[in-house]
Amino acid sequence: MDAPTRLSESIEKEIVSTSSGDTVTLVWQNLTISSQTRSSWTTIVHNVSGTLLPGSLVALMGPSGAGKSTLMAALAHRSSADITTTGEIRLNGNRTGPYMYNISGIIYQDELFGGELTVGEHMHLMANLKLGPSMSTHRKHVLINDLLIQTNLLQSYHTRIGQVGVRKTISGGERKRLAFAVELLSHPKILFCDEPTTGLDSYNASQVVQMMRRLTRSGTSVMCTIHQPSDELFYMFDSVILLSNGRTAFMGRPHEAIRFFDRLGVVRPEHCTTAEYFIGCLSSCRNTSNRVRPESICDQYERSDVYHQQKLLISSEILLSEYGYRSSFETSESHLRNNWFYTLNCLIRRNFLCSHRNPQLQYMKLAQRLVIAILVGLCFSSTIDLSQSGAQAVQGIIFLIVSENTFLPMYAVLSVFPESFPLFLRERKANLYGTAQFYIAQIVAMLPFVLLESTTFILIVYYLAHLRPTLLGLVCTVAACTLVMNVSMACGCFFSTMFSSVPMAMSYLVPFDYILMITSGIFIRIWTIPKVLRWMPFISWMMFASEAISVAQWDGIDYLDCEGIPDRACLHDGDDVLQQYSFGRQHLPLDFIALIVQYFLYHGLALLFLHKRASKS
Ligand SMILES: Nc1ncnc2c1ncn2[C@@H]1O[C@H](COP(=O)(O)OP(=O)(O)OP(=O)(O)O)[C@@H](O)[C@H]1O
Repeated sequence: MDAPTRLSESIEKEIVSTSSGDTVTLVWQNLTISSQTRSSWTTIVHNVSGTLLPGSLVALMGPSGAGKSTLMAALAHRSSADITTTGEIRLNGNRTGPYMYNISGIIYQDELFGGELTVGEHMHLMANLKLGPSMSTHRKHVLINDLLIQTNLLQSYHTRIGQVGVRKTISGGERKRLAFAVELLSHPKILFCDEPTTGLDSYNASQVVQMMRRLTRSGTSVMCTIHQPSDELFYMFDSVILLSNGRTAFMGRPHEAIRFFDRLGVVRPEHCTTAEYFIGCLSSCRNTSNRVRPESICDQYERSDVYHQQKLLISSEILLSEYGYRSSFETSESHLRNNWFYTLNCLIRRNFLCSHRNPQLQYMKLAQRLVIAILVGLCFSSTIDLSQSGAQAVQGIIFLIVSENTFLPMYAVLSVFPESFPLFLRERKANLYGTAQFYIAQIVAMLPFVLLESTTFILIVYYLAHLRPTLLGLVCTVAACTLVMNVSMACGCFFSTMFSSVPMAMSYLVPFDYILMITSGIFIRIWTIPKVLRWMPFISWMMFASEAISVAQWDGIDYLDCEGIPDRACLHDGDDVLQQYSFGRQHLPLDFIALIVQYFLYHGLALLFLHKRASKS
């Protein structure tokens, strides 16, 4: 078959009609996509070419594992870090780059939302993140209302989104439509949708395809992967791309596809839809009854007229854009993100909303702390006095206070980052915010409750146990406890960002607990630790906190009762008690400085690990 040397009339018309205005044309040529594992490369998509014309609705179809999602992610410039692409992808002649986040939207197969928010709150948050402060609140409100009407979601404005499998509130169809509404906020010129109809009944699936069809009328191009649509839906697409084992088996109009397959001599089974017929032909395992193997279909496509027309179309598009017939747009990365603090503020508000929506858990934690505080306080209420056993009781309660403010908060935050990582990764990839904004917003949102918890706990224990009734004693103890709780949370965040799952983080945190306890200063004198392990106290805040609180309790106490105890074994005053534990009152400022340094150190490391993990994903 000779290759055509000029474009068919219909394609020429298409090019002319789209060669002006604020539209975009996406072309990809000789595209090969590979993934890198530890030792080898696997090619997922082999040397494919194609076009996505303005205002067209394109279906990307093929058997499972054919490479549809991989190809779509590459076209949308959203491939994961282990994916390498060779070949060309051009948008109006420009090589694609991070600017694609501004120009295109993507709807993933599994939508991720902050499930505690309502539909309206989620839309407002995303409008703020995507559109920034330059658009007025009123205009955003009008736009959101308009989009919710278009996606038939206005009645769900105040309904909580919920989480699939946890507390589902809006339906699967509504979740898909919400994902559409969010992407439409920024008027994308191209919308990529990964299996938008999967899991929906035929009515909802049809609604989604109709919605995509309506979108194309305003010039937006839509490409979606779709599994076995009904014939009614299939013919709603302008063009279909069929993939088989990473190769293009066909690209063109639906009726051309039927003609192409019929000419191959494939037997079409009765009672099967057109899409089922194609997928059956392209599945290696399912087309044994047919004479034509999937590889042969791809070979025949590459020799077909339709293929050569496509190749000409791609070359013409590249030429048109090079001669300036395609509108240009902002491709620099500098203009992609909003004001740093504005975005941070949006994220903090989202986190506050989410945590306040579920106050039961917070109240439970507070109640648990109150019970422990009352129990500890009452147990020690008649033990603290200026005697030898009183000194032992004070050091005992200091250990309990420090431990209580260490282990609970440290373990409580372990799940924070593994749980929020998928949503963070997706929103970060969409360039809505950076790692630091996300991390800081998480910490700030936790802060008020943490402060309330630690202060309430220490005040109750302090009062009930009759610890030293001086302002310095109280202030130092409250300040040290608050810092301990914050450092513990920072360390928990560090472990939480270092590992991808809570059990993994937990298995490394347990041995770390022993370092904390051994170096707390209560069980062993620090200077007796072997030289090779002398670094241990420097990563343990329990020692610094115990020393600070001990100094606050014993500084200036010049008498302790030694009745019935040999003079050598007796602690005569506060200094003796401090010496007994190798503590020194001159260390007090250093203790606080060390706690503050550790706070920033653990948070800094956590941020670094989170950034590294996100960049690698
Ligand atoms: N990052 C990756 N690393 C390694 N292999 C990958 C990666 N992404 C995809 N693959 C592999 O590439 C192949 C194609 O995957 P892809 O998700 O693109 O298929 P698909 O056609 O969208 O399938 P489905 O219809 O089932 O979603 C699969 O075998 C998959 O395991």
